[in-house]
Amino acid sequence: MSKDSVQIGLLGLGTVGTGVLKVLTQNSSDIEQKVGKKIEVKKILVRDINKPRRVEVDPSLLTTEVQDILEDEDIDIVVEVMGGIEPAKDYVLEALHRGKNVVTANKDLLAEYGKELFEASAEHSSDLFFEASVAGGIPIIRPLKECLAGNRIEEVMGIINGTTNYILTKMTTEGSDFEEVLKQAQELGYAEADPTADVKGYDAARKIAILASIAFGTRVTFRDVYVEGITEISREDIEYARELGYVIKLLGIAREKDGVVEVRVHPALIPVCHPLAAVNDVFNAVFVRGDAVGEAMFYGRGAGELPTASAVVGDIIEVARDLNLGVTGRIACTCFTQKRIKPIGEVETKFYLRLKVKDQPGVLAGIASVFGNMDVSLASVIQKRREEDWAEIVLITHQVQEKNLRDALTIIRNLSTVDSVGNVIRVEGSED
Ligand SMILES: NC(=O)C1=CN([C@@H]2O[C@H](COP(=O)(O)OP(=O)(O)OC[C@H]3O[C@@H](n4cnc5c(N)ncnc54)[C@H](OP(=O)(O)O)[C@@H]3O)[C@@H](O)[C@H]2O)C=CC1
Ligand SMILES: N[C@@H](CC=O)C(=O)O
Ligand code: NA
Repeated sequence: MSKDSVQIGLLGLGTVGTGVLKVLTQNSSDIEQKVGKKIEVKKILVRDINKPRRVEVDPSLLTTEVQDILEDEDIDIVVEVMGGIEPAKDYVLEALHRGKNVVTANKDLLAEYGKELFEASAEHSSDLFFEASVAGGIPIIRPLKECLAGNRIEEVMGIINGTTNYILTKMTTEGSDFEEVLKQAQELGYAEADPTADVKGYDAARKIAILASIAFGTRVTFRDVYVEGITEISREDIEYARELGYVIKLLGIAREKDGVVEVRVHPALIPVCHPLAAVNDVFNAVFVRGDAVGEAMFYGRGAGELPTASAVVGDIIEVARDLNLGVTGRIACTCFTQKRIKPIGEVETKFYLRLKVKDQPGVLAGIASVFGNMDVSLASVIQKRREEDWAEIVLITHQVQEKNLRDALTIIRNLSTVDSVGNVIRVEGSED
């Protein structure tokens, strides 16, 4: 580290990279006071030197050669905000093996290759910080790793993808079209380079895997997470949810009980009185329940240029402070054990489902008996619209085991009196 400044190599100058440059520039004097040294961006890796940028940048800082950063011994911190797995993984590993510290926002990388990255940072006593990788600007990684370290964490759950929350909010409050709102989210810089990751739930799955790994001290990877996205959510579902006193949100849920971890991402009906029902647009919120702290909620913008940059720059400042004191690598990986991941079929929750059935005597009794035989208890049954000799019924179950519900629906789908089964959506956040 040069004696009077901390030098940064920035990989990527897109939405987040631009925000990082802006924050480091606009708050430079405050940051210098907090660190005791200047923080300077020495080199920026881009793919196209001549690409117009949304921030003023000295062209001499730009390079298309990553080795200009990785081989520069004056660069103390590599800030990876390129995204994707390759070549980001190679660049981050090489930076760590060269004894550099890394700040990254890359949840894809962490959720798939976290073990490798943390082993490399431990081998060289380097800092590897990733606050921006989950819930954007919201501090949640450091609170779990540091502030709440004295707790046995029982649950981490919430809205952890800004793009889908923005889409669902606009569909619910304005009746907007899915594709149109997704385009808006992309234009606002919320969505991933491939927005399928957002709308299919993969982004939220990577994030809940990271949170679960830290919270429960066990390695949870993206592949361990049961995932459903929001592409099947219809206007009818949103309307029925509203009539029943719910809103639909995409939730990430991670729980640990008796050494078994439950981890899933899916749309859910949330009671309108629940705090998460009021988390709208690009905002995220994460509930944490620990045996000492009880319930804590973390709220803020989960995506966007400056909110995400806030988290990245916060990590940069933490590394700079560690460098000053010679204590990099002090916060190591916390995956001490390997706990069992509960298969989705064993998970118990409540369900909302919609059936189109023949409007004739005994149909409902027949369906109810199938559910009863499969140990699926019904909390409410509402007959909705009719058309000719068909009726639509909406059911909400009590807490039931997923496997039992799926088995019951297999039988019900084959009943001659049942025309179709609509979306099956879990119900969360309400007492039985
Ligand atoms: N956007 C957000 O709100 C948030 C994003 N993140 C994460 O931050 C990371 C960056 O996201 P974001 O800024 O939105 O993405 P962008 O696509 O806006 O920016 C990525 C930048 O990296 C550059 N890049 C990609 N590959 C290479 C390469 N091989 N060599 C050089 N440059 C490269 C791209 O260059 P080019 O301009 O040529 O395409 C682009 O400028 C991702 O991991 C994302 O998941 C995390 C939290 C929030
Ligand atoms: N695409 C992500 C960006 C932040 O992680 C989201 O929408 O939350
Ligand atoms: Na965060």
